[in-house]
Amino acid sequence: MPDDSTSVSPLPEALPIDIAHSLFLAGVETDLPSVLWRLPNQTEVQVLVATSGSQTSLPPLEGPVPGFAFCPFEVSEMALNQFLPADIYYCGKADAQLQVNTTALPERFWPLFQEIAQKRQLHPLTDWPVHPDGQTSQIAREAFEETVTTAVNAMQAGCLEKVVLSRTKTLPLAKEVDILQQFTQLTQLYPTAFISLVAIPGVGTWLGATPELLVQIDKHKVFRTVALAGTQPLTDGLTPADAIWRQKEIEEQALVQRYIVSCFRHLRLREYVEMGPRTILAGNLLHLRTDFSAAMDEVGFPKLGTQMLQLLHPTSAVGGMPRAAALKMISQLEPHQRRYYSGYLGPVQIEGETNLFVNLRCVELGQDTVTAYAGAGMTPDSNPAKEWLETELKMQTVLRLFQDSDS
Ligand SMILES: C=C(O[C@H]1C=CC=C(C(=O)O)[C@@H]1O)C(=O)O
Repeated sequence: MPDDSTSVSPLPEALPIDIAHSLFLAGVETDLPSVLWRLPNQTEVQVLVATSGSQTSLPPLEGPVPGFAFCPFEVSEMALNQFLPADIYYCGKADAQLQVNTTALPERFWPLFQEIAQKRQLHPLTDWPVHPDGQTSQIAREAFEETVTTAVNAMQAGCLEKVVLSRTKTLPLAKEVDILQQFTQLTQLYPTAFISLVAIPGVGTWLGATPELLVQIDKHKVFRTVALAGTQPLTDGLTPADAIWRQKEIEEQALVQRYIVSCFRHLRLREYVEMGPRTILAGNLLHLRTDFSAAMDEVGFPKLGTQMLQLLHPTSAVGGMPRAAALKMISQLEPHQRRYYSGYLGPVQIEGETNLFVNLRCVELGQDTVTAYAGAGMTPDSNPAKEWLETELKMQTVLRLFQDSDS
């Protein structure tokens, strides 16, 4: 955080996790953009409330402005980039201080926060921001499989190599649903995922558990990204080390890998480290992942994170190859707007690090509905029924929590 703007507020006697939840709840209830997140392989839940509202352009990822980015698959009037400045930030661990970089707060905010925190129990939210256009459209199984066939035919005719087609599924939301409880369950179920709950007035509320890193800049200024693709369910008795991959998935992931290498080449950067691919576990699914890294100062690219973000998004893990043809096919074949699904999100220069993830395995909340989004990489060898099943399995990552509480 910048030194000149940080002040510290007294905290109520409450557990760090309850303080984090209470700040988030007080933010949402006073109509402020608010976000809760948990980084992969960490235990602390972090929270940010943007009292100055959200901005539609991102600052450089290398600093100095701290905040949280929430960006769509494709920027449009109905889905703009969102950057939430870290006006209030708290990292939910013992001895952490509450960082308040603002005096412009609704009068109700601190009393409400104190009241919620002192109750030391979850205070269910009954109202959260929803997208102004309401629920996005759904596609029936038959129609989805037809779009896969159309895409496969185009690829077999040589029009493109890969396209990621997605779909949505909407369920009614049980009246007594407690979104913070769902967030907590995701943190417990998926320790290696990036877990997030983003609520922005006029934009919507999204909950997710994504396995895909897009851009990381760590405290030592090391840039990292990954090529993640290829999916198979983790079946009984199988470990990631035993997984056998078909040619289709190997090629699908190799395309993403080559795409990342082409971005480094575009910048004329040769001194990066590439490791993989290896099999990783994401919930109940296995994927192939190649890790890339580069020490930004050593390779002479102090702004590598910002430069690579511009080149990478949308990667062929969510778009396809060649990119322009794939994006055109997505807009022709998908009946829904992706909004923030397959966009990216995460903290920027928080505690000296930037961690952006692709917004996958996520749901968007309506007032009384929950909509899951998921896609699958199509290649000339895709089988429509299998691709439907793959999107179903991906949706279950988060949707299973809502189905349990609904039944
Ligand atoms: C597009 C999604 O996943 C991507 C990431 C990993 C594996 C993928 C695949 O096997 O198709 C996708 O490229 C999604 O989860 O909606």
